[in-house]
Amino acid sequence: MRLCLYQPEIAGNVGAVMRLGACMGVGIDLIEPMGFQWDDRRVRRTAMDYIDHVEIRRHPSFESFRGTLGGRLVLLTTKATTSLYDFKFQASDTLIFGKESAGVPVDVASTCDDRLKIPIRAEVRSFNLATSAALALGEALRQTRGFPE
Ligand SMILES: C[S@@+](CC[C@H](N)C(=O)[O-])C[C@H]1O[C@@H](n2cnc3c(N)ncnc32)[C@H](O)[C@@H]1O
Repeated sequence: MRLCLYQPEIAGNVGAVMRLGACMGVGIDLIEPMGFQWDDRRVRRTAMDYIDHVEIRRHPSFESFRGTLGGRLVLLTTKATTSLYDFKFQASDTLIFGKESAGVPVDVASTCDDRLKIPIRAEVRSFNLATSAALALGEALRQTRGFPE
């Protein structure tokens, strides 16, 4: 299992997802460009020393990232019709999340193997990026028995 962030814009969200990856033993793919400098202090402030316990791969484009994948690419998007909780995850899946302002472009969404939503109330629009990553990863690891011992 891996997590991928598509062109994230907010350094604190990336730091929070890096900390999530460190805690769960899950690597992180970051697709550039990002909305901040990689050495932005806000990344380290959120990730703290957990930053040294997570494997990070940075990719210059979605296309170069896509070419590295062996398993399925599973998109989390508010526009999906399939619920995360009706989906059968595999340990080799990579979960990809869109940018904070606009998600992922249509061409990126269409190249993903599956598209899933996390059910939310009709009155609201979406979760925070890091919150959605935690919810989706939690369910994926639960199903695949991938939690750390
Ligand atoms: C702040 S949201 C982006 C909202 C953006 N306006 C959109 O329509 O995609 C950032 C990312 O978190 C994930 N996300 C947030 N809420 C979600 C939900 N209810 N279901 C699935 N993914 C969600 C998606 O990957 C989304 O691209």
